[in-house]
Amino acid sequence: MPQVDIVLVEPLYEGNIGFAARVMKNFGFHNMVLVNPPKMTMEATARASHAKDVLESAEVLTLEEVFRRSDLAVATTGGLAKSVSHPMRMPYYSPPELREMIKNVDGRISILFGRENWGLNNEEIARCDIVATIPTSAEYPVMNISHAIGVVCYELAHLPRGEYLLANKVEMDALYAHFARFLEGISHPIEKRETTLLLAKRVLGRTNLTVREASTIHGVLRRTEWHLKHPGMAYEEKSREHWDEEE
Ligand SMILES: C[S@@+](CC[C@H](N)C(=O)[O-])C[C@H]1O[C@@H](n2cnc3c(N)ncnc32)[C@H](O)[C@@H]1O
Repeated sequence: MPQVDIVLVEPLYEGNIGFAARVMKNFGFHNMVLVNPPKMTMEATARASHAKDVLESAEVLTLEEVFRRSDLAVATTGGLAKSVSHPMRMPYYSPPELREMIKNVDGRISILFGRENWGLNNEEIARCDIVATIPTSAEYPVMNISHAIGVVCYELAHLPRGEYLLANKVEMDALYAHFARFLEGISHPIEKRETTLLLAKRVLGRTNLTVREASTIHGVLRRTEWHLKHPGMAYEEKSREHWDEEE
């Protein structure tokens, strides 16, 4: 079963943090991560009620630390209408679709919830592998953060034991860096490179690559690069490096 971390990014109100802890525990989730939280007093504890333990064991991390240790990062947003026209054009998944996507994987999945006043910014969303949104009424789509956490936790409760170990963020970043070098190597038009790279990240990010699959893609890129440099020659096994060991 993957480890699911509920990450509150710069929450403003301690009451919401307390309610979030409570609803997490209602559905069996205990790993709360807080990025730059406000000072907490008795209010958060009162709102957490019998989930004080979730609150007390919450980790305080930077967003960088969250990304670095995650195997998969999921951004949540209620601002679907606003973001759909953004050039990133990331597809959005509902909580049941998210469950389908992650139900067979193992590793650490961080689900990010944004600030009460303006959510997650575009850069934070772009760094995530998957974007999830809860389909709500168009009349008033944005939910209270703790309610949104409740819906996501309800949907992801009792995930089965994951079979596949995901490539982690460090491994995926190495793959994206390799893809960037590859684009350079094939003289991909410089003005299109950033968008192509972003597109590759979006596609590879949401496919939940396993360690072995990421390694195989490295191997294919490496072979192609080698053949471009040495046309007509057989691939030299000794040029293989760490990344395609498992190919
Ligand atoms: C009060 S909302 C932020 C509102 C902000 N004005 C915006 O447009 O993003 C706080 C957080 O709750 C979560 N949230 C609210 N409504 C949601 C929805 N319909 N689907 C998924 N997450 C939602 C998101 O993580 C959001 O960043």
